[in-house]
Amino acid sequence: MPNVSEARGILNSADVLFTAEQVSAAVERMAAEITEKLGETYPLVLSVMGGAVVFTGQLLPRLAFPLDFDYVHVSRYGDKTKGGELVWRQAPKEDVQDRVVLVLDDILDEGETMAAIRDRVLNMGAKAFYSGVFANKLISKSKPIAADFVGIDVPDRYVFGYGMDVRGSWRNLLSNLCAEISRSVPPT
Ligand SMILES: O=P(O)(O)OC[C@H]1O[C@H](OP(=O)(O)OP(=O)(O)O)[C@H](O)[C@@H]1O
Ligand SMILES: Nc1nc2[nH]cnc2c(=O)[nH]1
Repeated sequence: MPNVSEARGILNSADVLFTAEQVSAAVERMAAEITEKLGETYPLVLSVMGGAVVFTGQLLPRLAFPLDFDYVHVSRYGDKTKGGELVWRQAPKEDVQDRVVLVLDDILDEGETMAAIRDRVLNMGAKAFYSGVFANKLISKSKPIAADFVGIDVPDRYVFGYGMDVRGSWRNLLSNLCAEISRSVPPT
């Protein structure tokens, strides 16, 4: 059951990793890099629900070239802080075929989610696959995929805000963007 005081407590004990200005500058830079690389390709942009909703909403208006937009929905964390089995809630649609596809997500952590999306999109006949993530988590384990476009690198701690939840909450956090849970909160 959602609990207001618990959610406020998590936020109050969190560290702020990046300010709104830093986040905005990172998204601006990504938009320029994506425009440079994909501006003439009329890509199909797929946003990964639900975490990528804020990032996508701020990045898309900065891409001043023709594109198509759709979404996929994949989940493997739920409201936990450790990843589990990947569940497809909305798979890519047939129209990925022969398209340059750019997949946008909030965070690349272990990379399992983005790698699964890449495999599925390419198996369905996409001409090319690119990935853009707002945050790339610096972990010691090797990842099955590296993102083509990255906003910020984050340390190996559970981050939230800017579309990313903590215990299901604070996806809507925009003022102190990308805060991080206190070390005293154990992983679940
Ligand atoms: O690189 P990985 O270790 O696979 O983790 C990254 C994924 O984890 C989060 O999704 P989550 O499963 O929490 O779904 P949600 O966006 O619905 O919260 C996030 O939005 C990414 O899609
Ligand atoms: N909210 C959130 N979701 C994630 N999914 C994978 N890693 C993370 C993380 O650090 N924070």
